[in-house]
Amino acid sequence: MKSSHARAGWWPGKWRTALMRRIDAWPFRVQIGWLTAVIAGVVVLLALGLGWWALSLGAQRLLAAQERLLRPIVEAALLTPMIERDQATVAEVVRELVRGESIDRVVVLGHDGRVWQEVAAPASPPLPWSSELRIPLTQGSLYFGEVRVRLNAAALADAAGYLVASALAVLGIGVGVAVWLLLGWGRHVGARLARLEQAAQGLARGDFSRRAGGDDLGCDEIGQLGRVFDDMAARIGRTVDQLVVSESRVSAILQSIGDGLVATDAAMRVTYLNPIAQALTGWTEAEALGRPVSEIMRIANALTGQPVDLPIARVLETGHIVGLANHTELIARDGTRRHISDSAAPIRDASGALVGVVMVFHDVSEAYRLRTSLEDNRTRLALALEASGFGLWDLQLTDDSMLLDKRARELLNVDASRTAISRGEWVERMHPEDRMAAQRRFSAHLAGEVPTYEAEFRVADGRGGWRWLGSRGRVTERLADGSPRRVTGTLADVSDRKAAQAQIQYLAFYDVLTGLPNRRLLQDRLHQAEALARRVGERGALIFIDLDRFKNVNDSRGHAVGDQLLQQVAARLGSRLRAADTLARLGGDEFVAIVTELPPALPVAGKHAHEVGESLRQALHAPFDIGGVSYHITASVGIALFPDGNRSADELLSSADAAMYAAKQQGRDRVCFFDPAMQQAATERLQLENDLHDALTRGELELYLQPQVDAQGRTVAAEALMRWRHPTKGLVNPGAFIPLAEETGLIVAMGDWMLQRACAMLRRLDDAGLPIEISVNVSARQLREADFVARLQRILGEEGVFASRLTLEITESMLLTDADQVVARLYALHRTGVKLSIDDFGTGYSSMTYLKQLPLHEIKIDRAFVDGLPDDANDSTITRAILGLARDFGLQVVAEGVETDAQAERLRALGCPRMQGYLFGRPQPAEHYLRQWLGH
Ligand SMILES: Nc1nc2c(ncn2[C@@H]2O[C@H](COP(=O)(O)O[C@H]3[C@@H](O)[C@H](n4cnc5c(=O)[nH]c(N)nc54)O[C@@H]3COP(=O)(O)O)[C@@H](O)[C@H]2O)c(=O)[nH]1
Repeated sequence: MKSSHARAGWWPGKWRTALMRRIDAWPFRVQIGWLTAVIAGVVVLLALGLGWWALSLGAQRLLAAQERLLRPIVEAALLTPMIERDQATVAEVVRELVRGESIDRVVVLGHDGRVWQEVAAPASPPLPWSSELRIPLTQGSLYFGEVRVRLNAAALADAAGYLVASALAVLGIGVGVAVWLLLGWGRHVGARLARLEQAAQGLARGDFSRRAGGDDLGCDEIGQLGRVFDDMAARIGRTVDQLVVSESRVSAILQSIGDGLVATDAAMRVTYLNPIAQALTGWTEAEALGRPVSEIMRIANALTGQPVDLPIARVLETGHIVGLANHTELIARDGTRRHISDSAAPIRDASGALVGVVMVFHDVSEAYRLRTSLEDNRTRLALALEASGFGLWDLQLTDDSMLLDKRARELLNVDASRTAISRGEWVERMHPEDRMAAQRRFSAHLAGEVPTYEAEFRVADGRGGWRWLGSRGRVTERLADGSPRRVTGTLADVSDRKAAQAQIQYLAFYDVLTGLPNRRLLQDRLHQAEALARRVGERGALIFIDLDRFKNVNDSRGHAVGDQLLQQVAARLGSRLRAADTLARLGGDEFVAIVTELPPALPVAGKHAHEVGESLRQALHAPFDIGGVSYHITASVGIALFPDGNRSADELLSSADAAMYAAKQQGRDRVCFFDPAMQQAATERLQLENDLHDALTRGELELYLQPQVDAQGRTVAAEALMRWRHPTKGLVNPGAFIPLAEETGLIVAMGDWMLQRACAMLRRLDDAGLPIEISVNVSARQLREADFVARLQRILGEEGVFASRLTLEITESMLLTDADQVVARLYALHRTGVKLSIDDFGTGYSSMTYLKQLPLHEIKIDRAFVDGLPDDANDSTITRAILGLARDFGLQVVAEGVETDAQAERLRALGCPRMQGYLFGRPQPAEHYLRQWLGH
C-alpha cells in the first residue's frame, strides 16, 4: 500500500518531504489554488527577470555604441587643446560634453595625472547601467593626458520603464485570468473528484450500490475514471454478491460436512471450528476462537500414546499440504481418544501470502479398528498360509509375468533369488503329460466357463523325481472391457494326497490280501470283455472258483493260515491264465477268472473254457505248504460263456456262481457249466435273501419247539427252533435261511427275537407251573456281538425269567475262531446263570480240550452217532464214550435225532439221561406243545 501510495503522490521517492506530504493531504482545490499562485508568481518573476536581463543587455550595447562614437570625437576635440595646454578650450569642450544627457561626468587629466578639468552633470541619479570611458590623448609616442568620460543609459532606462510598466500590466491581467480559470477548473475537477471520493468511501464502507456517476463526470480522465470506478464498483458488487453466496455455501458446507475442520491464522490461533470439529474436540467454536490450535487439537501416536506435533506448523513452514501420520489419535477435551486421519493445507490471500492453515480430519476409529483387524487377519492368514504350506502366485496377463512367494518358489523348484517367472516357464516346469490338462483348465477359467481354476500337475522335485502340486486360482482383476488382467492363486504339495488317492484307488479296485482285482474291477473288466467279444464276434468265459471247505481251514487253523492259503491259491490260479485274462477275488474263498478271445462257435468255446476251468481246478490239487504244514484243498468251478443273449455282466456273474453252486452240489471239486436251472436256483437264493430282510419286520418268524424227554419219557425240556412263514413259499426250515442270515448279519436281530420269544415262553411255562427248560441255538455271529450278554440279561429281566431255565446251544466250530474272545464271552454268559450246551458233540476237533476249559452244562450227542444205533458198533462205542465223558465231567447229555424206539432203548441202556427226536415229537409251533403240556 505504501509503495502504491507513493507512486500515486506528486513527490516520488526520496524527494518526498513532510511538507510535501502535508501538501498531499490538502484538498485538491487548495492544491490547485496554491499551484496557480505559485505558477503565477514564478511566471511574473521570470518575466521580470527576463525583462531586466534584456534591458541590461541593451544598455551594455548602447554604452558600447556610445563609446565607439564618442572616442574619436573626444580625441579630435581635446588633443589639440591639450597639446597647446589650452585649458579654456578644454573646459569648453568638457562642458559641452556634460551637457548631453548620456554623459554624467568628464574628467581631464594632464600628462602628469593632474586633473585639468572635471565637470559632472547636475544632480544626475545614478543609473544601473553606466560605464567609464578612458580615452588617452596621444600623438605618436607622445602622451598628453587622458580624458575620462562616465557614460550612462538614461534613455534606455526610460524606455525600459515604460516597457516594464506595460508588460506588468499585461502580465497581471493574464495571471489574473489564468488564476480565475485555474480556480474554476479546480473547483470543477474538485467537485467531480469529491463525487468519486464519496462513491469510493461508500464502497469502502461496503455500500456496493454507490456509483460515481461516470457518465455525468465528463469525457476527460476523471469521467473515464468515474466510469472505470462505476464498472469496478459494479464488478466488486457482483463479486461481493458472489462471495457472499459462495461464503454462505462454503459456510453451509463446512457446517454440514462429515469431516472436522479447524482453521488457524498464521500464528496458529484458531479462527474457525466447524460443528464436527467441535464435537470431536469437545470445544465450542466460541471457546476455541483465538486459542492456540495445539490446545484444541491435541494429537498423539496411537501406538506409543506419546503426543505428536500438529502438522499445522509444518504447513506454515513449508507452505505445502501435510498429511497426518498413520496411527494418529485425537485426544478430546474430556480425554476421549479417537483415531483420526486427514491433512492440513495452507490458506493464502489473494497475493499468495500464507495467512493460515486449514486442517481437515475425520474420525476413522471404526476404519482403524477394521484396518487393524484386517491387518491382524492378514497376519493370521499369512501365518495360516505359512502353516498350511501353501505357496502364492500372482499372474499378470498383460505381460505374462508370474510373481511367486517363497513357498511357491520352493514348490516349483525355482531359484530363491528369483521372485518371478514367466507363464511359459511355469508351464514348462509341469510334467509334459500334465501340461495340456492344466492349460485347458486355465483357459476354461479365463473364458469364464468355470468359476475357479483348479489343476493338479507334477513338477520336478529337484532330486530327480516329481512332486504333485495342486493349484487353485481365480481372476482377481479385469480390464475395462471385462477381460481378465490378473489371476491370483495358491500352490500346494499334494503328493501325499495323491499317494493316498492312489492307495485308495488301489483299495477300491484291488483285493489287499491277494493283490488281485476285486469285485468292482472285475465287473468293469467283464463289462469291457463282454462288449469287446460282442463287437469282434468272439466268445469269452467267466469262471467262478470257490474253494471247498475252506471255512474249515479258516476255523480250525485261524485266519492267518487261511489268508496265506488264499494268497497261494491266487498265485496258482494266476499262473494258469494268460496275461490277457483277468483273475479276481470276490471275497472269502471266491475267485473269478475272465478268459477272453475264445472261438465264436459255442461248443468249441465251451471246450476251451472247460479246459481252462479244469486247469484251474487241478492247479489246486498239489498240497499247499504253510509254515511247514501241508494243506489240501479243492475247488468247485462254475463256467458261464459270454456273450449270452442280452445278459448283463451281473447276470453273467450270477450264472457262473450258479454253475459253481451246481458243482458243489454235485460233490465238489468239479467243473460245471451254467444252465438255466442253475440260474433259477441262484435267483431264488437272491430273492430269499431279499425276503429275509423283511421277515422280521413283517412278523414272518415263528417259534417252534421240539421236546426233550428223560429216560422215563417225560418232557423235561424243549429246543426252540425258528421257522419262517414265507408269504409265498410257506413254511421255510432254518437250514434254508439260517446260513443266509448268518452271512448277511441278519442273524443278530433274528437271534434276539428268538431269545425274547423263548424267554416269553419260559415265562408262560413258569406261570403254568410247568418246570420245562428251553434251549436256544446261538450262532457264532451272535456270540461275537460285544453287547450280547447285556442284551440277553435285558431280555431275561424284561420277561422275568430265571436264567437257569435257559440253555444256549453253541457248536464246536464256534470255539475254533477267536477262541479267547469266545471263551471269555461264555464265562460271562455262565455268570448270568444261563446254561451252556455243546451242539453236535463229537463232530468237531478238540472236544476234550474245551470240555475241561469251558463252563459247560450239557453236551448233545450228534444225530450222526444216534443214526447208527443200535446196530452200528462204532456209533454205540462213541455214544458210550461220550456218555462216560459227560459223566466224568458232570455234564448233562442229550442225544438228538432219536427216531426209533430201538435207538431210544439203546440210549437208555447206555445210560443216556435225555433224548430228543421225532420219536418224542417233531418240531411244532410253541403253542401246540404248550397246549399239549397244559393237557388241553
Ligand atoms: N442260530 C440258530 N440256529 C437255529 C435256530 N433254529 C434252528 N437253528 C439251526 O437250524 C438247524 C436245523 O434246525 P431244524 O431244521 O429245526 O432241525 C432241527 C430238528 O428238526 C432236527 N431234528 C430233531 N429231531 C430229529 C430227528 O429225529 N430226525 C431228524 N432227521 N432231524 C431231527 O434237528 C434240528 C435240531 O438239531 P440241533 O439244533 O442240533 O439240536 C439246527 O440244527 C440249528 O442249528 C435258531 O433259532 N437259531
